[in-house]
Amino acid sequence: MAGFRDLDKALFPIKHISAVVKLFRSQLEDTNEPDLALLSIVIGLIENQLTSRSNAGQLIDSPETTVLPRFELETVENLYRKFKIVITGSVEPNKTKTYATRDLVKRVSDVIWNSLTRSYYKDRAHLQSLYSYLTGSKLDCFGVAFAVVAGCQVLGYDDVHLALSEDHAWVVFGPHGSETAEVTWHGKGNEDKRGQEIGKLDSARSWLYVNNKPVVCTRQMEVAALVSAINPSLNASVDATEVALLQQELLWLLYDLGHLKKYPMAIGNLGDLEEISPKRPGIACSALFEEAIDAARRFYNNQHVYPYTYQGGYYFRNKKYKEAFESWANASDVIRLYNYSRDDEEIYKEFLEIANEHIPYIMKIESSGFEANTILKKSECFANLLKFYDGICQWEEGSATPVLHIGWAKPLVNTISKFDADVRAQVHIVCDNMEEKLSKKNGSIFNNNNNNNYEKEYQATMSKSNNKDQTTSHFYPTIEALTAACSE
Ligand SMILES: CC1(C)CN=C(N2CCN(c3ncnc4sc(CC(F)F)cc34)CC2)S1
Repeated sequence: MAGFRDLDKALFPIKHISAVVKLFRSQLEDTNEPDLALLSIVIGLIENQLTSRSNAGQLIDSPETTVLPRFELETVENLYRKFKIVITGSVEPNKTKTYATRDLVKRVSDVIWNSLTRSYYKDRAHLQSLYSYLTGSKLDCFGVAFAVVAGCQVLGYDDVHLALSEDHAWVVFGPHGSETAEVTWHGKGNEDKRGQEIGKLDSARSWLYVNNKPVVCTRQMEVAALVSAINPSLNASVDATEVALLQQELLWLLYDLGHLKKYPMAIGNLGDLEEISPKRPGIACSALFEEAIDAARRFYNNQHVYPYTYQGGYYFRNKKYKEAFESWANASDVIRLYNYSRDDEEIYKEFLEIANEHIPYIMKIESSGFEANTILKKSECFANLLKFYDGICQWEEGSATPVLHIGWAKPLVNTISKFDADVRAQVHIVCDNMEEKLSKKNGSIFNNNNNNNYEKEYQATMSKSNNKDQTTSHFYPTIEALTAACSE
């Protein structure tokens, strides 16, 4: 471990953001073991000082001139020493340079776990760093996992690394990171599974464990995780701009050093910051969202949803609704391969917001009649909408927990009925697997004879809304049938 070297101490007292970037750069470039405890304490100290008192409104223009309150070397050294004592006081260091064992990982997790405050609001902001742990004995779910990895680094186990899904964190260890272990809790009211292997149970098919395609971090990617976890929120609606600027500068440092190449969510975080306040003329935030998607496709077999919702959210905010529909259809194309489980609430809420807030909002705007180039005339928008809904239906299929309910069907029917019949007729649905899947479930809602009552019902629904008699040359699942089939 690089440790807290004299050249790092020389940067103190820290008065500017640029000094923090220099500290991170020297830790990242000079050694292959950047000191996770040191960097987490420094970042946590800055974040907590700048978001705890009313600091809003300070003029922020550049890393060099933005004045930070002085951060004294002594404060950091005392906390750093305290962490070392907490860890080495309870677990013997790895003198023989061997691989960590499950027992060792569990013991480090127990040290952190048993030293946390008995009960506190776990979802509060600013509970992710070792500063929070050492000064307030509070950590969030991610913070516990990070602290365990930092603790194992202090003990000299360089094989223990952070593994990240889109809503959970655990550790890998042993030869080639072949072993996995839970070290923290997940969600509310769930018994923690600390010490157990990952994804052996039914959770194997849940989005929470991303089909065993987590981001397995190097030490430098663990630094990227702590930087991504920086939370600039002063309160629900205001950010401390100097904290956001510091996070953006550090993410660019990590990006330039190549440490974000396999970390889609960190690239997405940088894209969100760049949309608000671009710092790099050559790289548009839209290019960053595409890069995150490419990384998820290349390194994680396209099993991650968030890269598409980062991109969809960007298009939505910038009124590029046709493109947003495509991103959201791609997100749905990922989730359909999973089985919905009770641990997947976060992504459920994401899809619910898209289906029942964002899409209805877009429909309202687009059907206000003032949109010359309305998406209601574009068949590929209709196609992507169907793909979006179909993915959610397939997500539900085979799951123990239902996804859809009437609250989904109303906005869904309302949305689809806004497209003109001639636009809908241009969409060719190839029911390669859907037909037999659906017919397997509850009698075919597709059949090739024309007395298909679903078909008549569908036509009736559609013709009522469009007052045009149309002859469709294709069969569609009626929305009720689709919803019924999905809610099996
Ligand atoms: C498109 C979105 C709704 C925007 N922000 C999103 N985030 C997803 C989660 N975020 C993350 N960003 C970097 N790394 C990680 S690791 C992790 C799981 C946790 F348990 F460790 C979450 C996460 C950042 C914010 S997804």
